[in-house]
Amino acid sequence: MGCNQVTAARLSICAFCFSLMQLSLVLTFGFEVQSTVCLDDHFAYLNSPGHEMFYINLCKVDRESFCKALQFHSANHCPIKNYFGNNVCALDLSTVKLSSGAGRKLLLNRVKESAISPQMSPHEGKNYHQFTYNSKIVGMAVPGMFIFSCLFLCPCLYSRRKENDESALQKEPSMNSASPFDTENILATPVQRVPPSPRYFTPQDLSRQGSINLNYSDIVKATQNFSTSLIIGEGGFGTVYKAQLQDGRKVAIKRSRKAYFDLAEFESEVAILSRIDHQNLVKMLGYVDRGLDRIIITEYVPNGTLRQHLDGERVGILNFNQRLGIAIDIAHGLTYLHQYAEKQIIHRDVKSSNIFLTDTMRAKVADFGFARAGLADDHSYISTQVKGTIGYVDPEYMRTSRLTLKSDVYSFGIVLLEILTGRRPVEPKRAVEERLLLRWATINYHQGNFVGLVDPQMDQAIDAKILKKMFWLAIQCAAPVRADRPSMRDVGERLWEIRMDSQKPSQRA
Ligand SMILES: Nc1ncnc2c1ncn2[C@@H]1O[C@H](COP(=O)(O)OP(=O)(O)OP(=O)(O)O)[C@@H](O)[C@H]1O
Repeated sequence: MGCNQVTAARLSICAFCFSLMQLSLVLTFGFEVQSTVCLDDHFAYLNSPGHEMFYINLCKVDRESFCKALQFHSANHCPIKNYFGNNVCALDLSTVKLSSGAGRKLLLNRVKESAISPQMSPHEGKNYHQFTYNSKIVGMAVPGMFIFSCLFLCPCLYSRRKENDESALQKEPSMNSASPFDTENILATPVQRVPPSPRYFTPQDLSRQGSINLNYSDIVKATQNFSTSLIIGEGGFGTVYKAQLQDGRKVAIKRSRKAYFDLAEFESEVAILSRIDHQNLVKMLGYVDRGLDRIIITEYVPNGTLRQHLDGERVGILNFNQRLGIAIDIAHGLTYLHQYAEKQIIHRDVKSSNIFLTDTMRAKVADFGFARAGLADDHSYISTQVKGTIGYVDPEYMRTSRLTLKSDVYSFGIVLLEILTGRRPVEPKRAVEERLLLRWATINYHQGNFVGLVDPQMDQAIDAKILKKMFWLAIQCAAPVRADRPSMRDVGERLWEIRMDSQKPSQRA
């Protein structure tokens, strides 16, 4: 436990300590101090003329990171209300960036970690002992006493940060596990399996038909020297080109500059992609790591993303059967990752813009940049940084930093709501009660207004009983507590049943 991670009990002690300090700072220096708690994060803002300081869980951060974290909590249902959100960050849901493209991914803890003030000592990001405001304050006896006593009283100030949160693989406490840490599995995470700096890579262990072995010059040729005319997309980590190989096959080539692509993420994506082979998951065909470039070659999926279709950016509006089929495909892809891949894999970034569609409207889950592998069973979790996209991140994962298979189920629930309503998870321009898709859908569901939730573009009469089942499934998937969420396998089966029901003559529109 450290700056980024505090338990609820400790959080309240931290808040208490902060109140003591607040009192002393106000009395002694005339500091304006505001603090609040959102989920497991304690936010504090200190202001004296010409001096502003921002703290998250007692770690000093810069304004941008502070505001990003506030925005994140605000977008994920934690009411910031009249706290510093409005006056310090000009916080308003309408300012939360949620449009497609780069910038939507949220690396909450990374933000926090990278935001440790440069004026702090190298140890400050790790130990609460470094909790000092500035040199003026240190010499002052009265607040110093308060702070000093807090340092001793507050258990959270003593807790050292976990050596390596990313790799700590633990069992749920409820599993009565004799060995909470499984080092075998830690070592089996994808990063360890990737050969160091390979030039060429073919997933030979899969002996997958059609895997290719390209070198850098083949890629330069196929992309016409990375011609801008072949660009089909820009992601948070690089540019994607459509290319045709000499044998006529069309592929997508994702080129990232090393400076922008985290090595661990690249290796994770490659290692995970190389192990999977399922019709509802985008296939990796090879990769090249050369000079400043990291390049992943995947199958080309020709018909855009689910989000583009829901936004009406593609020809034709998806009908109900197509939407149901897409939901089933996604459920199958995720079930494979969760249950049938060599190691259980959590995707961690399931969202409508990561679902690609084929010409026949079959869905494929893409973008494994944040995926994690190595879970021992359905009940285990990985303690790791919170990563994902605003609006899709499992609130329990956000609160505890514990990633489980059910984190993907939550994101899938949000995607299912998108499929049914056409709306995005957060739409800042709507009336307040409609801004958060999950809340709006849940309220309407409980009022029995299923039909009113359906995407108006669909212009199709759908049996209310079928709609009720689908919305209920989506709401269950996005339950706040992971124990209440079904497994992806159950979700797939229930969607199949719904499809069977919808095809019965009496249910047809
Ligand atoms: N295999 C593919 N087939 C067809 N189009 C693709 C493929 N891969 C990527 N694209 C296109 O390129 C765009 C960018 O993809 P990429 O996975 O790099 O980023 P992203 O998922 O949109 O963003 P981020 O990585 O920030 O989440 C996609 O939205 C899609 O339009």
